[in-house]
Amino acid sequence: MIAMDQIIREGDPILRQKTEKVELPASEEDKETLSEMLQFVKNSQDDEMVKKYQLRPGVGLAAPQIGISKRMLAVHFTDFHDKSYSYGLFNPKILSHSVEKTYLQNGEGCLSVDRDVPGIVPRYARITVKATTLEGEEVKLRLKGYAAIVLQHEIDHLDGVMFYDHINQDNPFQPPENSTPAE
Ligand SMILES: Cc1nc(NNC(=O)[C@H](CC2CCCC2)CN(O)CO)c(F)c(N2CCN3CCOC[C@@H]3C2)n1
Ligand code: NI
Repeated sequence: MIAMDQIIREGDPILRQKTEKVELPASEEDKETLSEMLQFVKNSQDDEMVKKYQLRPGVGLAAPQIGISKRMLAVHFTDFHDKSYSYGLFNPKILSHSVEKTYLQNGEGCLSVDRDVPGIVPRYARITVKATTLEGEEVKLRLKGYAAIVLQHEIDHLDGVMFYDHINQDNPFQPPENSTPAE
């Protein structure tokens, strides 16, 4: 079971590395790892588990955050329109994105960042992601709003990008051009 002491914190160079693609079909080892990542995210949303293992709540986790420099991520969340997403994804790739941007009004946090970094994190409002799921099926996900934000945060980790890299240093709370908040 993945616990907080296994989460790599900022400062570790692995968080700034570009990850390697996963050989498909995925090995049993990579499938086991991705399954544990998904279970960690689910556990982090369960009050009992949070209390028992002092977990920080999360809606996603990327492999570099547990010290594995591979292109795989797990997400588990319900968006503002009550649409639920629960995926382990291998080799996710953003095929296209909108010009319009969106953002979480309260900014973003990261399980690998043990400090508050205030500010708006501009994200594409709509993205199309191609990936292979934990179950081995190729999917094309058309995401918008909150779901688009979560996937962009996780895919950034696979390219060594942290959420605060996107914050406008001159005016962190200035909404980006051509953007609307994710409601
Ligand atoms: C938005 C949010 N971010 C939480 N934390 N940060 C994370 O998930 C980081 C990834 C998210 C940061 C912004 C976009 C992606 C983890 N990251 O570093 C992985 O790369 C939350 F915990 C959270 N929710 C709301 C839903 N709630 C349902 C019930 O259970 C608790 C849960 C809490 N929403
Ligand atoms: Ni993160």
